[in-house]
Amino acid sequence: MNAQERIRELADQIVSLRDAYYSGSPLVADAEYDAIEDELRALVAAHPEWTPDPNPLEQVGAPAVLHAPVRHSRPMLSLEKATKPEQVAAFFDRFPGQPVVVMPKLDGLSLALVYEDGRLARAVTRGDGTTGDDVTPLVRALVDGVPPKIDTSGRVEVRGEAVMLRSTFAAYNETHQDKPLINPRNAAAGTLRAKDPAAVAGRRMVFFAFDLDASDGAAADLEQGLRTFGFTVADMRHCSDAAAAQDVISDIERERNELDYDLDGAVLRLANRDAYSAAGTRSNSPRGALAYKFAAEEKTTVLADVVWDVGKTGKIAPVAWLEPVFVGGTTVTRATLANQEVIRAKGIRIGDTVLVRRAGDVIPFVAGVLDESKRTGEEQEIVPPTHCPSCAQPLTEQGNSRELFCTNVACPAQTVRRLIHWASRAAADIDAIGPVWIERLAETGLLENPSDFYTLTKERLLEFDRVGETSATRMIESIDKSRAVGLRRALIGLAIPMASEGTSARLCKAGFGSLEEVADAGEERLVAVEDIGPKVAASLTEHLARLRPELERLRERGVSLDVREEDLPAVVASDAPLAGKTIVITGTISDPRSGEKVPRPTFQRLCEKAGATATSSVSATTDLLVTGADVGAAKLTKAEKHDVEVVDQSVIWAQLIAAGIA
Ligand SMILES: NC(=O)c1ccc[n+]([C@@H]2O[C@H](COP(=O)([O-])OP(=O)(O)OC[C@H]3O[C@@H](n4cnc5c(N)ncnc54)[C@H](O)[C@@H]3O)[C@@H](O)[C@H]2O)c1
Ligand SMILES: [Zn+2]
Repeated sequence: MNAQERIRELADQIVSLRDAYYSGSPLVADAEYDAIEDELRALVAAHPEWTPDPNPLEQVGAPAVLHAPVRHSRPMLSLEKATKPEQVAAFFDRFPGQPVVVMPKLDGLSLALVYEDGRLARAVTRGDGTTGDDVTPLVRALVDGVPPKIDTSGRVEVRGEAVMLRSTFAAYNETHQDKPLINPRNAAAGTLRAKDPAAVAGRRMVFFAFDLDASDGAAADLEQGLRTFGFTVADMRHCSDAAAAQDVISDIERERNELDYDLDGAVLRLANRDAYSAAGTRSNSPRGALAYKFAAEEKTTVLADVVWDVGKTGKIAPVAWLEPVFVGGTTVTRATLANQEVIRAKGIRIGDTVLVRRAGDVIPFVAGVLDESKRTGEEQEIVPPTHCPSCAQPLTEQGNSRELFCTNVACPAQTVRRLIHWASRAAADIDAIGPVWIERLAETGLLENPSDFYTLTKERLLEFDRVGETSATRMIESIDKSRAVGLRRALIGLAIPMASEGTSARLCKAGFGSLEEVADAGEERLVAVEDIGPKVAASLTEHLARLRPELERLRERGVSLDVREEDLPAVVASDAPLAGKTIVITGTISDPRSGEKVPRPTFQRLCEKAGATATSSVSATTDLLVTGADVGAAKLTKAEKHDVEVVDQSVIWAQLIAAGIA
């Protein structure tokens, strides 16, 4: 195919992919769509004479099927994309001396809110950029953060992104397992396309403002202007040069998984509204803004097979074996498929091209099938097993999701999983004996319960092929070290259903001195512990009773099941510098002595050692807002509103250093 034909083909593909995407059922992942645009852009640059007409690269959105078309007062555009620091630097060079804000690029649906004499007159989608859809009733019913009235006269237009929070999305899918939503962006788009608010009740969204058009009286600074009208503003941070902007971009990328909304990049934008307007526009993007794209968290790949894996609690979970795909920063070959009900609801088959999502450290999972037209007819149903793949005992089903369990306590796969779990970092941390060795030792009958690790001897290990003096010694030393495991990590290591790592930590903080004390406590005393519910209490009581003989063996073999010093509630002297203070930390933190950046969780721990309780957002109960560099004005304004004292990190560092904490 020659370049001219390829250009035509790509342009057609883009048009049909956009149609599908903007009507709420994308056929490919965003990253794959972006790659097609990139290819077209490169070809057109090389062969400008074959530029397609119309050129989809100069268009916005898609000519949506509109229920109630409304023409925008000024076009709602796309954004110019950047992926390299040089492009950020070039943006600053274009606007010398202009203040710039950097904010998350929220992955939702853009909306224009038109206020007339202070009343919300219309909420309109972007549509094809020129004409959008009037979705006012849906927005009034479902979107938080859209004030029905603002204090102004004349015409004011506020633009921003309506997003479905990740927590809302997860809760919705939890209660709608038969018809799950594929990702928060699609959920938002689909919701605002509904004709009837009742059909999409429960799909709440939140509006974050990032653009303001107001003729008179509003502040020149974008953020201040939006805030005065009472909007929740996208988290904007002021940056004076490209290096500072690059730092904020990195911060946003690093923090993206701690946030309750999806974002796919960061947006740089002139902070001054007049300067932004004066910069003008290109065919489909404003000149006064730039989108910095992050690595994709979703890609499609082929589901090669499904393997049913026996877990440490006997749960039999479907694991997707995938053709390797680079997503969320690593190559993924395995992903979870949740349970048989989820597979059924999503209609996934072996051989399908599936959407895989991997965000942060979360285990990758299969979100669903995007394009069923890719099917060849060779795809196979995923058939759940009726018997345990390890011990062949019939399985039982539990709960609404019909999760499968092997209840055979002697099931070999479960035994191995439990042993591996006991040896894992979060539990006893026997780092010199890896999963492969544990499996071998279990096969030969040397290991069955965690307590069996503590009967292994160097002589016994030396009988194995490929175990020499050095490695045997290392293994025994590693086991020996793990005898100090203590209450919290031993309880994690025993893999009690429903009990999380947090449960273990809370029991220690609540004053339990040993694992036996937890076993003897009874459900009533357990539920009295903060955040421990009746189900967890019942599970702890039942399983620890069953594990009694194992606890005795562990003790006999010199394993400590007593609470460790580090797991006790921090005893903070009343003269600790931050004793009794509730604090919020914001901005970039660096150690003043070395100038090195300090991750926020590390700094937070230091403050906690000094007696502070750290929370994530400023409220009336906050005592101090500790500010690092590049602080978002949002937090500062909130602090002012609640009369919260703002202190620079240098003051806190000085106190931490003086108290010998840092
Ligand atoms: N999967 C597919 O088939 C498919 C098809 C078409 C488009 N897409 C995806 O859609 C996106 C492209 O759409 P686009 O070019 O119209 O949008 P864009 O990526 O250029 O961004 C413009 C949009 O960003 C949003 N935005 C979020 N936060 C913002 C902020 N802080 N400031 C300003 N704007 C902000 C606005 O809604 C605005 O309309 C890409 O992510 C692309 O991958 C996917
Ligand atoms: Zn089994």
